[in-house]
Amino acid sequence: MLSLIKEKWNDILEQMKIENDISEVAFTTWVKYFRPYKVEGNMITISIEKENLVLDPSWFSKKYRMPLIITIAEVLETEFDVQFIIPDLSEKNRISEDAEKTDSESLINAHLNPRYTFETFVVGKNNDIAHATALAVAEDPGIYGNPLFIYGGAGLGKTHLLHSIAHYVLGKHPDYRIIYVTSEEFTNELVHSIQHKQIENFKNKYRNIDMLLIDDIQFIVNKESTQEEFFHTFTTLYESKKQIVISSDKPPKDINGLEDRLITRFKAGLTVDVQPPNYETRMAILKKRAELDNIMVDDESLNYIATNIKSSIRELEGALKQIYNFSRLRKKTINFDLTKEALENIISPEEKRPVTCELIIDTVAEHYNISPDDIKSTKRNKEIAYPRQICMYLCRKMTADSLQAVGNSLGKKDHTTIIHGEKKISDDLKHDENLKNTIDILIKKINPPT
Ligand SMILES: Nc1ncnc2c1ncn2[C@@H]1O[C@H](COP(=O)(O)OP(=O)(O)OP(=O)(O)O)[C@@H](O)[C@H]1O
Repeated sequence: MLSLIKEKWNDILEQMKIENDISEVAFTTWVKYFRPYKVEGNMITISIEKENLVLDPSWFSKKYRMPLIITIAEVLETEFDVQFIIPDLSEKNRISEDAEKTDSESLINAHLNPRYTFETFVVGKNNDIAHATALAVAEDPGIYGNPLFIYGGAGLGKTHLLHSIAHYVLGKHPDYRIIYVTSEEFTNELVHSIQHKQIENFKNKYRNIDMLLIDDIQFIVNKESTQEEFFHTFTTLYESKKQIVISSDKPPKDINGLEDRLITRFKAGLTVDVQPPNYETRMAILKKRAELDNIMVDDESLNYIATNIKSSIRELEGALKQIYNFSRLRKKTINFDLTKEALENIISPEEKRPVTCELIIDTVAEHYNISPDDIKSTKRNKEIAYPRQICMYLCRKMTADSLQAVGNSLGKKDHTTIIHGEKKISDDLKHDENLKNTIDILIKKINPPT
């Protein structure tokens, strides 16, 4: 039986693709790697023979089991069930989780979330430029723009875009050696390799690849050895025209504690941002998520979530999971009443977060990687004095507080200091495009758009 299945296998995959409208990207990224491995009774075991990628068989099962069962029945006129296995997965996992990572290549291409692809990424005004640029970079790695720097607030899709680029490139070039890593993991690995005298392995691993995607670069601030090593990794890859993609919560120039030579190099490529989504995009994201997870949910409930959760897509998805879980436990279908009850602790619709000087100070401090106490202090160095003046400007613009009240919030500053700070930023805004951009971002962080 196995040989018959093998003989018909390409027809089966092609037919499944057509009947189920499977996109070319999904087909070349995943489906073409499906191979019939063995047949026992009516169970066909399918091995996903894609090198160097750690994936979850249950994801494939959810997405492709039914279409395959139906197509196999159509082509072979016999009913089979199917299950997926990933060869060597256990071996790879064991190595990657092993504290003694001696095989430095074992992590190549690991950690990619199969759900984070361009196909599942919903495009709206908030992220269209980031999406189009990421796709163009994935089409022409190392050529279109290098490095690509993606920044934006928490849970707005940066990691999703990084993984999408990797999947897309691997779909076209399965032999490419791609590393996706967070800057924290990069740091930990570096420390580990120094401790275990394996620094050469570390260098070889990161400098002999086709593409490096490094997430949340802001975590390497003030870590000198990591920055030093990253700089050399960056330069080696860049000079051999290998694509580097970086994500961060803020634009390069705002990352305090990052060496100038890195900032300059980041700025030399393409920089794009992801913003919080507007209502329509939030609805589209929720609908897509519900469809992918097979959750039946009415529009009124989706509208309730999209109207009340605005700043993070992760939170939008969390709300959907919460109502799904609630409906399963209660054994009820999802409707508006159930949704409201399920989200009682997450959403309090009447309360819009009030904009206060404290909130502004916290947000600005977080943005510049300094502490709120620094802002309220009398320190005069530029890294602190300038964000403090931004606070003065924003407190005057976004709250109704008097000069004296703003001064008090900022550590008992005199009202003339506040007037001076506000004016300085207003004047700078007239000619400084970067500052304008930063102020826009801060305003959105403080008061996410509806
Ligand atoms: N445009 C989008 N379309 C569909 N899903 C999205 C989109 N943007 C984000 N998501 C989803 O929202 C969740 C959070 O996204 P992601 O982890 O990429 O955010 P992030 O910007 O990297 O956050 P952080 O800065 O906290 O790491 C993920 O499940 C992701 O799939």
